[in-house]
Amino acid sequence: MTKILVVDDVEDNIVLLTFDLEDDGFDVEPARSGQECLDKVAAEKPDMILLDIRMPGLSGLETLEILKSDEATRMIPVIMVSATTGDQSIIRALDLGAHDFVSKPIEYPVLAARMRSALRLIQAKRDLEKANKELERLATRDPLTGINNRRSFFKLAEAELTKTIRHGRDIALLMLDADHFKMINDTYGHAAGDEALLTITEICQNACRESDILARLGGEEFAICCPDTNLEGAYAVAERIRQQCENTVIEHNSASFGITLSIGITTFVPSQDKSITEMLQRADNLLYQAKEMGRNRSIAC
Ligand SMILES: Nc1nc2c(ncn2[C@@H]2O[C@H](COP(=O)(O)OP(=O)(O)OP(=O)(O)O)[C@@H](O)[C@H]2O)c(=O)[nH]1
Repeated sequence: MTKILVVDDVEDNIVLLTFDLEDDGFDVEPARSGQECLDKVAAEKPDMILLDIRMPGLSGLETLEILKSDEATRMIPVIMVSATTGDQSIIRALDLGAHDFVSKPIEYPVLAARMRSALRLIQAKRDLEKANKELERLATRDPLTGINNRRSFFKLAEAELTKTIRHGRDIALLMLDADHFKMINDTYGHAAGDEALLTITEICQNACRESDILARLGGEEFAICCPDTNLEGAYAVAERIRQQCENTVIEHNSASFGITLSIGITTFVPSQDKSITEMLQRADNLLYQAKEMGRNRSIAC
């Protein structure tokens, strides 16, 4: 039910408005002052506020200003109720962010139409925000595993590297690649291969700190950027992941199979590294060495 907060210092006005609003199916909450309005909004956000301009104590305009300056309440649509049509404070209220206004005596059908328009606008804004969030998710997440994609990894890891250099701290990079992944796909099918990628993701997530940046760079290749971590610490993370993978049996349909990882690990070398790209290249070379040496191993340098 749409919740409307009616703010007016005159009890009769509240009663009259409540009668019409409830008749229209709205859930009405009264507030007899600006302060009571702010208190009620803080306790539970209404879908809309009908705010009388002239009130003793905190005026309607002052109340509106507070509501619009707070990130948490800024989006609640406010319709101002003014004493007369020529009320100059209406201009100020609209400039402050009020959605609309009505003049007393209130013609309820006009108010109801303005409320519908405000609610439509707020719904459109919410839909747009939701769509933008979804776009952001699609642009930064790997569709299969839900972790960062390559693009997002570079963006986040570069930002972390900049911070690390500024504060003279450690940062490590792990590059992980599933061994003989083509064979898993060829033997058990592509869906089983996908299942294996999800298992690797879960193992990495469990082994990582909240501050680590985990990504699927593409295919069967993953990367982890570990801020505040030296080579020894990063090697320990890599081995934890590698051993956990080695000891995990993946079940898919009636098949069960194992998966191993080769991992290259490196830390920031100030004389060589200008960006994450150089570090990733070094980790990739170490990963290649791990493959050459027989796979299912971690090499740190
Ligand atoms: N199931 C599945 N397979 C994928 C996906 N992306 C890439 N692949 C497969 O991953 C395989 C990678 O094979 P290769 O690059 O030859 O590497 P590999 O077989 O793991 O061999 P090594 O890395 O040398 O141990 C290919 O068969 C790709 O088709 C995916 O999203 N899902």
